[in-house]
Amino acid sequence: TFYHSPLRTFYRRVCDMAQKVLGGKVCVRRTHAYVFSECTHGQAESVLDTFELYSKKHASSNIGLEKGVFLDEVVRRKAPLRVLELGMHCGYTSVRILRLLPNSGKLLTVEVDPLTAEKGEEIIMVAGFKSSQVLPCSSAEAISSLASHLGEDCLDLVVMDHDPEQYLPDLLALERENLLSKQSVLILNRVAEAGAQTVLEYINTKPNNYTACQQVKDMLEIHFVPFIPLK
Ligand SMILES: C[S@@+](CC[C@H](N)C(=O)[O-])C[C@H]1O[C@@H](n2cnc3c(N)ncnc32)[C@H](O)[C@@H]1O
Repeated sequence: TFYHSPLRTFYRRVCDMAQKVLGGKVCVRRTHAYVFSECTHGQAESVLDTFELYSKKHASSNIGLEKGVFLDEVVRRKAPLRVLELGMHCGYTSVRILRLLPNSGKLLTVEVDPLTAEKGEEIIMVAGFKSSQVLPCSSAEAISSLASHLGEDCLDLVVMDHDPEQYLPDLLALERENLLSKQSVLILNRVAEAGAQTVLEYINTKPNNYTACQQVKDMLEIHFVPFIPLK
């Protein structure tokens, strides 16, 4: 019958795609309102599922399930204690990270747009987390004030999904501020974009400092290995 046929699956996909195209531009208020009202409060998995449901029919800027699962694997493997996220948006990636952090782990997440920062922070709380700190400022401002948040600690994981043009200046600022250690892992989203490519060119010039590891879609994992000159 049509109900169970591949034709129906195809028809549904076409309808979903059409709806998504007609869904227009990414809207922070609409994303927030949908997730807030449709998810089960206090349950991180429900918050993530609700984001994914929303993304099926509306334009959205979250990293999505496939790259989300890739990031999960990195977070599980690294068990990072200090995480910096640049570009929080409505908090999808933040919630993915927070639900896998060790007990003493801490997420600092940065969002330049004040309304988005407010809405994203609310979603993080809806998911049941209080342990994150949202910095409502630009990545450059956040990095210059990070030492006051981290004390002597370095960052174990940095996730960049803000403005690809800022990736390289921000990476250089993290280096200058001595916020990376040889355990640090860097995740770059949207690596195909021109700004992100300048990071790849930069790390290629420093093979003793950085290693590009695995990639899923346009998300890349990079390991930071500080160069210790031989005496
Ligand atoms: C693609 S979205 C991030 C999506 C997020 N990773 C997720 O999965 O939900 C990019 C966000 O970065 C923010 N942004 C852009 N430039 C920024 C900057 N220089 N500093 C901090 N946030 C920035 C934008 O306002 C936007 O909310």
